[in-house]
Amino acid sequence: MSVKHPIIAITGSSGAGTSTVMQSFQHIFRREGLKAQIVEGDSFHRYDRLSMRAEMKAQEALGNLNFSHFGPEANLLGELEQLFVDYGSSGSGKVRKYLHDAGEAEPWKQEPGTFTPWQDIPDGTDLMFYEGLHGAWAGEGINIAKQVDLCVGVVPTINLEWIQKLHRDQKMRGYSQEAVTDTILRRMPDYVSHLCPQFGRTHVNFQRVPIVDTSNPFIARDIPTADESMVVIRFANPKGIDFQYLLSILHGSMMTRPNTLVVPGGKMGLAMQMIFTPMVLRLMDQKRRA
Ligand SMILES: Nc1ncnc2c1ncn2[C@@H]1O[C@H](COP(=O)(O)OP(=O)(O)OP(=O)(O)O)[C@@H](O)[C@H]1O
Ligand SMILES: O=C(CO)[C@H](O)[C@H](O)COP(=O)(O)O
Repeated sequence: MSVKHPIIAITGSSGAGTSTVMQSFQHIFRREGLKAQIVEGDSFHRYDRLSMRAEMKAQEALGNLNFSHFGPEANLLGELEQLFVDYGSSGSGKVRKYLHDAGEAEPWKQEPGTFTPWQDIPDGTDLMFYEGLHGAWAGEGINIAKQVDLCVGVVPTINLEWIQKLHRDQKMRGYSQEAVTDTILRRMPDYVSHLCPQFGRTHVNFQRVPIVDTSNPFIARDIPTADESMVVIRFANPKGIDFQYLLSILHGSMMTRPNTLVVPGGKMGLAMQMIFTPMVLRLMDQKRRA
């Protein structure tokens, strides 16, 4: 946690929609004239694509069939914690990108599945914004969650999450349905041990719930649309949240628990902006006064 150099983290599984949620935050940053340093969680994978495949094979030979990007062994989580500590104390640190596909790799003249070189964070950023798998991770003497000033979980119900991943990985990243299914299965133990616990450490969770039948996510032709879903928004600490105002402005919304607001899927972006703009402005106000 740092008043001078605040950190916001969006954490969620692969395909949950963290990149999509990041766009809502980028609207807030643009509108408020804030310079945010983006940190992509995938850039803290330990291995590039080919080395990861080799490591998975090596682990399989040792009897571990579940070595995955969700677990701490496949990521540089100590280094990620250190980046958060460094940024929190001085506004500096080093970042890089993981190039998922040909489109992302082309400007760097690199192969997909590789990392760009580490680069210094430029001076003068207002805040750091992390988006990835481990924004609220803690364990093995590392506590990433503790370094974050505003931590948001993005967690669709699991069938919807799988549909989103199956569609994105096949349409945009060129994987077969079988390859994505294998990845989902291999990652399951790490999902339970390393992703689920994070959502008990976040400040706010967004859970998109489909209101159409997603019983068999492996045959779903389309991702349920905004109109075919509701979003459950749960605040760890509801003190200071103006629910009356949110209910009046977000048509069709309701409270289901004292700390839980439910909004129609189409209002998710608006809800994010209504909820997070005052929180971001508060962080900036505290920064200015520090
Ligand atoms: N609210 C939403 N409504 C409809 N589709 C969505 C929504 N959120 C995400 N999606 C779709 O789900 C897919 C995965 O979303 P996204 O790329 O944001 O996931 P991610 O969590 O960033 O994944 P990764 O970490 O693996 O990159 C995309 O095709 C995206 O368009
Ligand atoms: O989305 C992911 C994690 O968030 C990817 O699965 C991960 O970044 C590795 O991707 P690939 O195996 O396609 O290189």
